[in-house]
Order: sequence, then structure tokens, then C-alpha cells
Amino acid sequence: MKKIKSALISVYYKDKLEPLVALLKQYNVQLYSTGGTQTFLEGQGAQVTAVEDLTQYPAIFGGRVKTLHPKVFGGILHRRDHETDLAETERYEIPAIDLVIVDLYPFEETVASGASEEDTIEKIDIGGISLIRAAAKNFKDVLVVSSREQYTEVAELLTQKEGATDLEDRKRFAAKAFDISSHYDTHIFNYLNAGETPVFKASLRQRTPLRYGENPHQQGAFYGDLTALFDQLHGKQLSYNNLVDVDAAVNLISEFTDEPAVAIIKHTNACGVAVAPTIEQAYLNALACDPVSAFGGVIVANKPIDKATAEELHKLFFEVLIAPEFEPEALTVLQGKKNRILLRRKNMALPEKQIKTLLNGIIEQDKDLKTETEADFKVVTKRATTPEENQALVFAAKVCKHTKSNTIVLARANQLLASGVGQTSRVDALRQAIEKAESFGFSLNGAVMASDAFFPFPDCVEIASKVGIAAVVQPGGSVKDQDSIDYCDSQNMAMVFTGVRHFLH
Ligand SMILES: NC(=O)c1ncn([C@@H]2O[C@H](COP(=O)(O)O)[C@@H](O)[C@H]2O)c1NC=O
Repeated sequence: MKKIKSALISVYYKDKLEPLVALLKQYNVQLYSTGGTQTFLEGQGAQVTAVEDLTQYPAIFGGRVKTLHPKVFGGILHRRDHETDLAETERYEIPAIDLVIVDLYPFEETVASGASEEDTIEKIDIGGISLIRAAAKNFKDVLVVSSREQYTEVAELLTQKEGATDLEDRKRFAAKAFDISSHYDTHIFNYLNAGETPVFKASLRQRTPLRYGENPHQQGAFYGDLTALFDQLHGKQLSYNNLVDVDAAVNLISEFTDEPAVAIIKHTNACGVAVAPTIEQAYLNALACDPVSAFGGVIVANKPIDKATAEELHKLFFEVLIAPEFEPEALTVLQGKKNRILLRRKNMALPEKQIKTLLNGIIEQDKDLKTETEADFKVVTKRATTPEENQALVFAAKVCKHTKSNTIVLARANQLLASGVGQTSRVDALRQAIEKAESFGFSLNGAVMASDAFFPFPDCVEIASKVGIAAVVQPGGSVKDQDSIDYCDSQNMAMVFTGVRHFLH
């Protein structure tokens, strides 16, 4: 056990420090501190020696250099069982520092706030991170507290051990310090690198163990901070599969920003999507698309859930409901089922890059953020699309983009009728979609079709025309495009090309 006799405190955020400082006072710990922290501590009635008095040097360059001095780093780094180190501390009048408490400049927060490059660079902490690394290296003699999240834990430890620590404690805090310093540097690297250096570095410090992975015999965990995206208002913990579907749900609903829209997701694919004048109607129309698949699904809305919608939703067994807001009466209704997960989506953008592990590495790509509007449609048939068909085609193309390949989406303006998902051939996807739409009583006469990739043969338009599909949207680009166009012309069908393929695996 080692008694703590001296401490250096240099923290960006001063809050939460009071109980720890009171404890150090109780154990007669000599305190050293930097400018702002010193003022705060003295305000708490603590006696503090300024780092400037120790170094006999002022803080310079607007605080860029304040603790970077041999008297500070020597006080931390000298080996207490080394005769020569001890002789040098005497010769250079270096006092021992047994505890280092640092809270770094908030670099990540500064980047997230959209600050200028100049302001962001100033938030790269140099002295603080050096103090953390020095104290962590010398854990044999020094205890390091490297973030304000540790204040409670360290206060408990010091109380329990009456102002002392043992080697195991110090080693544990040292490991944490390098976790914090490497995380910090990873963010600085990613900010400055902008893709130039071909390395992949990520650091997500929050790990949430999940009940299990994709199946109960697989373990699973989520790395990241879901609280930045959602307030969970009710229900059990999100499972691995819930998270995968929630991701698909929020990506799809982000396509619909104006009119009320609802999507119902099963195993990452939409089994219902609708846009309507009210959120209740959008939900009812989405549900009508495939009420069988909707059972146990993940539902997402782009507008607040009111009481009437909640009453409709309450009739269905679903796993997760995501919405930007829940009216209080709606929440009361929906909370009627214990496990049902209710997520209030915060106004926070998702990252624009995607990564996935495969083989013995990771693949990374930009997210598919391209959404086609009517302006992107190039009519390739003799008959041009009507305004109503265009509306339906834009809608169908949005759903198609978020459905697993190969996919065919059949829709009307503002309602998904059916989709064929994740098929090995486009013809299979279309057949599946037709069968499904008809099984739920939808007529396809006058409906539209969207395909995630081009038609290599005219087979899909031939099948589609037989059930009355009137207009088609597809990327185009096959050597046999003309065969599909000719067939559409022969049936008075309209077809538009977008030039953009939307595979989704
Ligand atoms: N420049 C230095 O020598 C230095 N030493 C400590 N810091 C940081 O200064 C902050 C505290 O400063 P103050 O006590 O003046 O409010 C802490 O976040 C600490 O990590 C420094 N600032 C940046 O590197």
C-alpha cells in the first residue's frame, strides 16, 4: 500500500470534483494545480500550490505550455526505489507527485460542434495527455485518474484504503488511462487524416453486452453510444437483431421528410411502407401491405405518435417503435405492454461511412445517400410517365434502395404493395412480389415497379405487363436495355432510367 501525499489536478470540466477534493484535504494531500483548476479548488477552500510556483515558469502561448516542465514530469516519473533517481530529485529540487487527476480538453465534442479548424486544433490537449501517460507509465508509484467519470470510483477507493492505494489499483487505473489516451489520439488522427493515410482506426469506448447475438448460442455486444441517438422510453433491452432492424428502419424513414410516413421492418426489409396525410393513416396503410409479416416487426414513423395512432398500434404485437416524439396519452397506451421497446429519436445525424467485418479484415464504404427524384428520371419509352406514376416511381425507388438485393418493389403513389427481397434472380424477386401483393388482395393494375439494378433480359417487364404494371423505374445500363424498352413500347408501358444502381447486401 502507498499513501498519497501529493496530487496534481488539472481538469477541463471542474464539476463533480468537490467530493474528491474534500477527501484529499482530509488526508492532508499537498495539491498542485494549473490556473483555472487552482481558482476553482481555492473556491472550494482548498490550499493549492500553483504549477507556476513549482516550475518558476509562467503558463505561455495562451496555455499551450503550462505543465510541460521537468519539475512536473520528474515529480511524476522518477522511480521511488532508484537511488540515482532520488538523488536527482534532491539535486533539482523536484517534489514527488503521487496522484495525477486530469480531464482532457474536449476534442471530440469540439469536432462534433462543427467548430473551425483553428478552434479544434486548440482543443488538442498536449500537457494533459502527457501527464496521463507519464503517471500511467509510473503506475508502480503513481495513481492516475484520467477522466471525470472516475471521480466516484477513486473517491470510494481512497475512502476504503484511507488515502492509500495498492499496486493492483494503480495498474488498473493506468490501463484505463491508456484506453483514454489512445481513444483521444484516434479521434485526432481521424480528424486530421481525412482518408490520406491508408489505415483503419476506430475507437468506441462504450460496450453494451447484448443478451445474445443473432441467435441464442452466439454472444453479442454493441459498441457505441445509443443514448446519443435515442431516448428509450419503455421496454426491454434492444437485442442484436433489434439493433440491425432499427438501423434499417431509421435509414429508410430518413427518405421521407415531409408528409407523415410509417415503415414496418422485418429482418431489415420493409414489409410495409406508406405516406399519408396523418401518421395514423400512414400506419394503417403500411400495415395493410402485409399484416402477417408486421407481427413482431420494428416500426418507424417520421412524425410524432398521437393517441389515435397509438391505439391502432396497440392492437399489434411489435418489438420496437421509433418516432421523433410520443404524445403523453399515446405513451400511456403504448406502455400497456411491458416488453415493447419505445425509442424517441433524437435529432442527430448518422455517420456517412459504413464498415463491416469479413474474411480477416474490414470493408468500408460511403453510405448509399443517393435518392432519385423525378428530375433524375430519363424517359426511355415512347410513352412518358404521368405525374401520378412519377410520384409512385419516386416512392417505389426509395423503398427499393433500402431492400435487400435482388429486389423488385411494386407500389402505388404513397403505398408499398409488395416486394420480392433478397432473391438470387430478379425474375424470382418479381414473382415473389406479385404473388404476395395478390395474396393480400391488391390489384396491380396501374401500379409501378422499381428494380434495384438493370434488367439483363426483357423477362421482368413481360411478367409485369401481364399483371397490369403501368410504369417502371430502373437504373438501365444493360447491353439488352433495348429489348426491355421495345417490350414496354409494345404494351404502352412507360419506363424511366435513373443511371443509379442500388444494390444492398
Ligand atoms: N499545456 C499544458 O501544459 C497543459 N497542461 C495541462 N493542460 C490541460 O489544461 C486543462 C486545465 O487547465 P486549467 O486548470 O487552466 O483550466 C486540463 O484539461 C489539462 O488537460 C494543458 N493544456 C493543453 O495542453
